[in-house]
Amino acid sequence: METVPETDDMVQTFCIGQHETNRLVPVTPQAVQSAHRSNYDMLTTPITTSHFHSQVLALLSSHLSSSEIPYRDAVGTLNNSRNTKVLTVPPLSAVDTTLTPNDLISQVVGITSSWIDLCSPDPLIADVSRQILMLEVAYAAFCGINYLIIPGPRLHHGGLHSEGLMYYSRAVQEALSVAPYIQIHIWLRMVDNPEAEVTAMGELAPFAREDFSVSDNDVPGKIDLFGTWDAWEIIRTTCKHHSRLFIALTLPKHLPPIQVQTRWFSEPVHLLTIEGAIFIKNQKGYPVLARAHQALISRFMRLRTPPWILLCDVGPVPGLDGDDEFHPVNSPADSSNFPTITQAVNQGKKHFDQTPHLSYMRNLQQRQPPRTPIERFGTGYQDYLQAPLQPLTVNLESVTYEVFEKDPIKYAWYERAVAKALNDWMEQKKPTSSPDGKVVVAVVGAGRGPLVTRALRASAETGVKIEMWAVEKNPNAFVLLQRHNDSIWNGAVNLVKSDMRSWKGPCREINHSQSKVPVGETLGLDDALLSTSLEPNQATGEFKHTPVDILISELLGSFGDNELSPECLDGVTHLLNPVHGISIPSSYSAHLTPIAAPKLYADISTQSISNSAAPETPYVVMLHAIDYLSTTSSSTANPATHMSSSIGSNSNLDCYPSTCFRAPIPIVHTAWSFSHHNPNIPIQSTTSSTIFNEHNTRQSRLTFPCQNRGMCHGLAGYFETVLYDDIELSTNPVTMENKSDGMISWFPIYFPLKTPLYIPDNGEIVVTMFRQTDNRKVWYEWMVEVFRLDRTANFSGGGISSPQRSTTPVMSGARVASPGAGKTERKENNNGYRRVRVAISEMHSSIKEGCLM
Ligand SMILES: C[S@@+](CC[C@H](N)C(=O)[O-])C[C@H]1O[C@@H](n2cnc3c(N)ncnc32)[C@H](O)[C@@H]1O
Repeated sequence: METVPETDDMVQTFCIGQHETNRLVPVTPQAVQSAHRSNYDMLTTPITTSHFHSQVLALLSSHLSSSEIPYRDAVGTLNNSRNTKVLTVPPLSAVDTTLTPNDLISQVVGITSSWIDLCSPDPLIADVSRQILMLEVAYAAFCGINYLIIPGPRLHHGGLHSEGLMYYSRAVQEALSVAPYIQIHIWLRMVDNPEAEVTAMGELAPFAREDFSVSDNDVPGKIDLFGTWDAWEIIRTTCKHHSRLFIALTLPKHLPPIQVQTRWFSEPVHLLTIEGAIFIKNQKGYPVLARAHQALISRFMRLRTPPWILLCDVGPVPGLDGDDEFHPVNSPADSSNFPTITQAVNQGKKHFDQTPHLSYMRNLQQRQPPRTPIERFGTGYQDYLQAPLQPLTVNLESVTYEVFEKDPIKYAWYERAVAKALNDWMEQKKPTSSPDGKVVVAVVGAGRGPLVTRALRASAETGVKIEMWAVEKNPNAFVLLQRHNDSIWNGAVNLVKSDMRSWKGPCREINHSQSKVPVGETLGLDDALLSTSLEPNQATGEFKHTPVDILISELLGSFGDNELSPECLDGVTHLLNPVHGISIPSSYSAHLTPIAAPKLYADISTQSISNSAAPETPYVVMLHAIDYLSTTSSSTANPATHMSSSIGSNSNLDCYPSTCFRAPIPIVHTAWSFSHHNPNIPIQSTTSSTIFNEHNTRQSRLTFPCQNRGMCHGLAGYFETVLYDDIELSTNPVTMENKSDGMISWFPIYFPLKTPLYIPDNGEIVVTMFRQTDNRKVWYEWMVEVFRLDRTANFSGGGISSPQRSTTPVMSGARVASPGAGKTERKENNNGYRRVRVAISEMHSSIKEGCLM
């Protein structure tokens, strides 16, 4: 059971800027004001002028013409002191830039020159480019620019691919240190398409000397869906997940497969750039976006930090570029009723929308679906790491219970479960444990009593009379139970202040058969006190403890058993009616799937500077900016199911056609389960304080196929529980919608990896997970192995075209446990694929897990 605060709904305003590839007029404060009047929030500006560009080109040309042709020295290197003549780019002068510090500079986004080539395989070009970048970054920082966009790396140079990426990454790292307050955005395409890397006039790339760009492999590059993501991964790794490093992502005209889109959702995309050319025309001739683009934008806008939008080359800002007249549009919200072109022409210039793309985006903003209750509930908590609760050892505060009690599903489902169990009890004519025929019901761990209220309600609904007991060890919550018994329950509840593991069960007087009232507990006496003060044959009469017919508990954590429900219920199960007793819940299971969670990784890395245990701690977290690494090929029917892993289902989205988003379904495997009652509980010693808990250890080994390459930062954990019969609760993204849609009590649990592991295309992740105990406490251990699946050369079997053949754990081939990190191990599968181990994590251990005492 975890907790989050409730927050009010918020209207998400899009922050929209305007960008021109060849901006001719300087971005002055007046220009920014014009942009504001037109309803733009910001403008981009180049840092340097075309004059500077020409100067560099002239300098470079003359340098190259006076340089020797590079030649290899005796040891075969091309880049050494004998064949490299340094070219130093001179500092900027007034004619090289139009940028000046001013009051409105905070609303200006600087763009560094796109004609440089930081990735050039020619070290001279890469170095000149680096110098230019540093000059621009330093000057932008001096002027007070807060946000910079650096055009992404050029990945293709003839037959060479990604060769200079390290130069690029190193330059970005340097830029981050040159400008200590600037947020840097790397401008990336969603996929790597070599044909999109066109070379414009004046670019430095063609200056690369042939000697450096020759490759043995001159095969033209192909579209690589994860190519730009790969480049980003290298850049941010080089920059050590720097907190000021973000992505500006270009929306392409044709969106890539959903797996590529979801990957970008998990990354720090702080700017979405939309070119005028990707707009289509509606029937009235106005620019609009295709539904797929609308859905993608809507999805991005629901992230904790929604990206800003940059409209690129959609026409000038009115009032700029010599067009001094500003003609406001009636209202952006009215823009769905765009006039036809003829109407617009007839209405004259005064009513002509000078910024139709912007009007459309403002209109799209108004049409965003309202936040669901779950989204509102979790606002501000997306990707926020919380320590799991330990209600056994720590007494919860009232406000924590209050948050639990807001769940619209959990308590209703418990009520249904109790009602069904009561009905079955009566229909099956089972004998009760109470002499007066009432079904004896106990809520153990009653908190402030919501399950007691629900059980009483279930009894009233079904007409099945119950004898109600409530056990709680939190002395503060117990005060409220007493108060509720007086004010709400009419004294109908027998209250016991005790750890359930030492409760002896309902206590009744046996000497006075006419007495129908169970004794003592309504006074709220401590059970330990009761059991000593109400011994048989005392003056008050003879007493005995009798069984419970229905035992209700809610001791579940985000991973099911992590709040020690098994251990607590073990201590009370012996009280259950041995023949007919019912435990609600009757069972629960823990579930896992590997995820990419770069934001969580960065947060935990920061925390680990002051807390070495940070990367070995499981966290409760509303997973949001994550990507499932192992998915089935089909997509969900519900557009929001991907999000629902973290924020619950989002059926509201169905009403908004523009938000159709079919996310891949994650493969989530069951790690283990617990059932109550459990016949294997050992009898605990009465003379020793040691608790025998071996029967509650678990271990499991789960295999997850991964079609696309990615980075595994950790494991997302969920639970499912069967309350009674077919009434179930689930946080598992695959089943939650069917089992308990709208439940908000639990966020997923996250088991981090200290060092993220790279997953190759056609890879497999194998997770080994333990639930351990030393009879005083319980903890988890987890490790991750990564395999590459290679098709075996001599495989002649037919029918298997992809290694994504199975979602069940693959146990074939006797893999040897942990031969050591980095050591490659090959095992043949019987289906034509060889598993090659490519990476292995260390064994992580949640050393601070729950104490049993
Ligand atoms: C997650 S809260 C649930 C409270 C309430 N039943 C509800 O659903 O809102 C778990 C409750 O169980 C209590 N609890 C945990 N372990 C217990 C134990 N061993 N004996 C008695 N109460 C326990 C905690 O103090 C807490 O009030």
